[in-house]
Amino acid sequence: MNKDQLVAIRRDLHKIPELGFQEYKTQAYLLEIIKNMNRSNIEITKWETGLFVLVQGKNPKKTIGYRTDIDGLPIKEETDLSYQSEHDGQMHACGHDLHMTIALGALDEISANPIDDNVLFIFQPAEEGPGGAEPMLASETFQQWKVDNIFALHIAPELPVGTVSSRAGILFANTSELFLDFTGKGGHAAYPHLTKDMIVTASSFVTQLQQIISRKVDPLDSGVITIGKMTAGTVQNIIAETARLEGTIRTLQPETMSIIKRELENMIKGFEIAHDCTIKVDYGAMYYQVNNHKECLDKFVEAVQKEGIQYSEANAAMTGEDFGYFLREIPGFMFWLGVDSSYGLHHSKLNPNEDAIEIGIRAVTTTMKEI
Ligand SMILES: CC(=O)N[C@@H](CCC[C@H](N)C(=O)O)C(=O)O
Repeated sequence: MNKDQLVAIRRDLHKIPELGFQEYKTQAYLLEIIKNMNRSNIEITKWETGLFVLVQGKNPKKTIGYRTDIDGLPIKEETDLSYQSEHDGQMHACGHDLHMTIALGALDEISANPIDDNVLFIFQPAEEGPGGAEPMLASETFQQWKVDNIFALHIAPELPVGTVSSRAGILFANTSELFLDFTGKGGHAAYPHLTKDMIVTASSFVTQLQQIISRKVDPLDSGVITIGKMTAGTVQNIIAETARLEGTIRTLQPETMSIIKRELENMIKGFEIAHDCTIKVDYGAMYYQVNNHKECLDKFVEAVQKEGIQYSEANAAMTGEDFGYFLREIPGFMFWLGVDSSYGLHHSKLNPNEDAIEIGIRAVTTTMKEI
């Protein structure tokens, strides 16, 4: 595939972002591109809204896995690009359109010029939630291939094109979603003393939550609690009977996640008494940390540097990635790919530089040969 074809694919995919486990158009589009490659050494298996694509090696001693995520986010796009999202309120704001294009480019290259080993391309749904990696990994289809090593990439808006970055050990955090439902007694805005105001209760809960991080987590360790959405109330003169908070918890150590949840549950008990209300907690989807295998990463660094791609050591980040589940079972790694965008991940104006597609394909295919 040449650069123009790859850019066209990326733009087609950018137009059709779909949320986790609803990636029907995306799956159909990927299938069409892969079938049009017309290669006899490719075996395609559908899995939910994702795909497994095995490329038979010339003289296989092992199987290398390469994973891309395929879902979009519930964000209204605010770029002025000619190929904007056609799905209102949904956007590829985390680069999965680039990730898929790079995987397709690498698949085209590796199936045209097979390496000795088998390569399993994994097109995984629902990375942003509720998580496709864990069930995909557990599926009989995946287990039959006995993948020996596995890797994946993620775009990095803050890094220049032509560069990649990673680190041995923990790269991404443990995550847990957080949903809190508050219920008390609503009523007339003029009679607060006769009600239990859930807007005041939930607001106070949000500010006190941060004290779990500042007072209960060891300052030499790290944790994040972010509330990204708060919903409450009906009109300006009714005291709200319910409120809902939606957020996420991030930690570098799995044990710290347990500490935060224990403290959160204690806080809930205290709030229920103090504010005469009930608070239901739901942890939604949880992702295991991305823990990079040093030997695999060393081979990657050597391979990309030989290609003239600049490598730098990354810091651990509080982003989450369900690719961590693959790495818990199979030695491998994840790396950042520089795409030089002035707007970051999960931003409605994210605009990665498409020149990074070719760098990504080279980094991926050269690693497949060396790992
Ligand atoms: C790379 C990236 O941005 N990943 C997401 C993963 C989300 C996990 C889950 N839905 C949560 O919010 O906890 C991230 O937000 O880091």
